[in-house]
Amino acid sequence: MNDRLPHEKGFHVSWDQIHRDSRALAWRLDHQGPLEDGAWKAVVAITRGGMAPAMIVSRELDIRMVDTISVKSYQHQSQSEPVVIKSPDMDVVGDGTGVLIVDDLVDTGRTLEVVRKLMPKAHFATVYAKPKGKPMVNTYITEVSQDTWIFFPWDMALQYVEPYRGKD
Ligand SMILES: O=P(O)(O)OC[C@H]1O[C@H](OP(=O)(O)OP(=O)(O)O)[C@H](O)[C@@H]1O
Ligand code: HPA
Ligand SMILES: [Mg+2]
Repeated sequence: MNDRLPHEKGFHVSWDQIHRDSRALAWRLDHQGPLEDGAWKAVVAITRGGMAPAMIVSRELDIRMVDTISVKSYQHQSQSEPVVIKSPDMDVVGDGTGVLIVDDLVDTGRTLEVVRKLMPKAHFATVYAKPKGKPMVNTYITEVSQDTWIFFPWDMALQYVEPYRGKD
């Protein structure tokens, strides 16, 4: 029986881990684009969580054309209707052909659904994926269960932890 709340089943990701996993994502995407030699035209990071993986992917694949899209949907751990509050340069991204959309994770898939409406031909890549959102993503690295909350290094800090066998 698992009666823990989603955020209590945590998958804690360090900077080192997100760096390795984002590099693995870049490796998977290399030579898969529709341009000459399998190149990609541009990277669009979904802010804010997609920015760190997008920086690593664009560095590995030598993509200099990097833009952002901002979709707001979560307030802490509760979800509301997603809205685009900042779009990329549509003259550059067009219908999304040759564009890599990068995010840290897909959970329900609602964020990617909104972005896909804007750029239907883009390739969607996330570092982590939960089962519900998987159909929305073209490439991902690691799957975690739906009831797992992923904690990213930018939301955490090193702190003291009581030993299993305390003073009393
Ligand atoms: O698949 P979904 O259920 O839509 O959830 C995934 C999205 O939720 C988180 O972003 P959030 O909206 O919390 O904003 P942030 O990136 O600024 O933290 C995460 O970074 C994804 O973008
Ligand atoms: O598991 C998660 N972790 C961090 N942010 C999120 N946004 C949706 N799901 C998650
Ligand atoms: Mg996000």
